[in-house]
Amino acid sequence: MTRINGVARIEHIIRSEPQRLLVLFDKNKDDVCRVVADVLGQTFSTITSLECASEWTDYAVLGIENSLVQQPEILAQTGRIVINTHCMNGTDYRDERLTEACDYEYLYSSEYPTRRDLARFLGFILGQNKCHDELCKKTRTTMLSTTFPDIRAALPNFDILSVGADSVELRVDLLKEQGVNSGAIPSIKYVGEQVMLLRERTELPLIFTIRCTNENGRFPMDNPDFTYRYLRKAIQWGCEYIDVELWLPEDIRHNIAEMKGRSKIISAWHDFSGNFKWNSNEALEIFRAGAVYGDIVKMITLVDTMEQNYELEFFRSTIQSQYNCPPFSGLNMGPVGQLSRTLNKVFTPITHPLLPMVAAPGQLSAAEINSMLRSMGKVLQSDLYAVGNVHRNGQATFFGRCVNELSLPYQIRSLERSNDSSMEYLMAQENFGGAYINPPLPINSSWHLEASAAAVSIGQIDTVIASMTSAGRTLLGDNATWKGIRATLRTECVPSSYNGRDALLLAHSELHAAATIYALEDLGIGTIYTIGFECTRPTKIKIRQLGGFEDLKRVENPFAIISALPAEKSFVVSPLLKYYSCNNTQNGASTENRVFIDLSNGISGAANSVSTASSLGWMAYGIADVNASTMVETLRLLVGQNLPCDFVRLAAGNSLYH
Ligand SMILES: O=C1C[C@@](O)(C(=O)O)C[C@@H](O)[C@@H]1O
Repeated sequence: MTRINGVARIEHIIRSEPQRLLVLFDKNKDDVCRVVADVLGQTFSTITSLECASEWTDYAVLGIENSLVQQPEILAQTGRIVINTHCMNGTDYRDERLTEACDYEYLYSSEYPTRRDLARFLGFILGQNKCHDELCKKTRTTMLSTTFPDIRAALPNFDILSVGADSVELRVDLLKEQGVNSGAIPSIKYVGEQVMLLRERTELPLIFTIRCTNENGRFPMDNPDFTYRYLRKAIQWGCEYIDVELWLPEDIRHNIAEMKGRSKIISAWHDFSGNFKWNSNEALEIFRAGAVYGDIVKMITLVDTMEQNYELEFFRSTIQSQYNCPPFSGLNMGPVGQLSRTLNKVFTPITHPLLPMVAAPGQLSAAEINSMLRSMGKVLQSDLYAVGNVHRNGQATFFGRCVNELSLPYQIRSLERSNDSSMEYLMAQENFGGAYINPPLPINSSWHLEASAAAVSIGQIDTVIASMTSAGRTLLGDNATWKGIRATLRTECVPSSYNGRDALLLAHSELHAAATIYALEDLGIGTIYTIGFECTRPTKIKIRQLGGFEDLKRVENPFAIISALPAEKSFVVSPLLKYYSCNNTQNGASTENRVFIDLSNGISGAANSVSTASSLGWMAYGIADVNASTMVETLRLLVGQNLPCDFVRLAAGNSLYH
């Protein structure tokens, strides 16, 4: 582990060695240490003096009350990643002098931090959630530019606002504190709370943006150190992206790049003069200057002629042919520039009719961009098939809703029954634009369809992706279910909490368990113990079949229990949960940081295994949770659009139980 300017960098997650944290907490808020440890799947202890920190090597998480840290400068000597935590519900104990000596600052709004929010924060700062890598793989990415003076106004509708967004921009310079003179710049304390509120409400990566007065914003330019202080805090708050304007002095941009930790830099440059030329040497120089520290380079100008759009497109193609990276986001502002907003593919800013104002002239919503792409013939109208029980259970209707909401160029068609020949017939149609298949179809030789590694290993295809390439249309059979299961497993735990641990998997057959095995393998689980089936497929992990309940002693404390049994058999799970809960308590271990998933459809009532598990302290999820995450993954694969999981829950309703 190396530290640069106080922010820890862990180059690799060493699977067997947990990352070590020192958590500073407010008076009477030591519980935060337990939640941090739970999310990491590790043990914790609290200490009363920093001097003895080195003696507690067995604990991955150490906690100390922040008032006990007399000499902040020795925090760096503990060899741990230091996170100062503050509860915003009560006395505000924030002390900038102390936080300055910490790597990160984590703010939470309720009595206890939620595991979900902490899992996201820790997963990111520890380098386990690599959202930038994932976004770089997408053909098009968008960012929702929020323009609220107080983000609280947006929160109740956030799922609707962010449909189709891949990231969300917090325009810090547009924030306004209540009761303070209206021209005042928001304080760091206020901005910290706004970041916290936004992060607690959305899974999307946050882009922390400060626009100066010259670039359509409100931040002053006479004291760059002032802006620097906010950017430094954004890194401490674990914002995924920090927008750094190119006018800032070189030493400031250099320092930010040095200390950025896991955050990525968007180098930003705007021109409002109306005289900028995309075909000038200056344009190339600006790109090169931005590329020095930028993980993304953004250049935006105000235009009034169509030719300037053509010049930008020529510039874009030149840049793309000459530089593999960083990705380039180039736009023209103003009504004429809207064409460039549809052609740009990297973090295209989007607005929404419910926002108080657009962040820049000419901004479009995600639906408007999709409509324009369709009318320009950039994306072709095609048929998206929902295959299987999808009509009866409402899933076809759900797909229709999503497509309408985003103005996507698809006609939803459904097919009740499917077999190899009907699928082959569909796929041969000229207008075939992809398919969602429920229940999934087994991969077998009569399918003339290339399949992803995941689909081959799992043996099932639930999604057929159609893409247009220069060589024509290509089709790929894929599996979204395993990704939905993995997302559920990661809801309240960082990925490394599964490393080397045991899981128990119940199913009637290997086929029903295959997607779960693939997901657990991806998370680096140690051994999977199976009940009810034998795993015959080759895997990189250990899989052991248990003979019966007497064999349970062989698995001491499984970190995860997953049941893929049918609903009518899921009653066998409750005694098992009780057995392990009892067993754990006897051994002094807690069930609080263990995960349970029931994949059976339609379970309800008193014998519901999910409520049993949750009442016993497990993090428990049912089929609706897994299906919501799977739908999100399916839509990403099929139509390349990102929908918030909560929007999917809302729009999919009861169909999530099938
Ligand atoms: O840089 C940009 C792009 C933007 O200026 C636009 O033109 O949409 C809007 C800003 O909020 C954002 O930071």
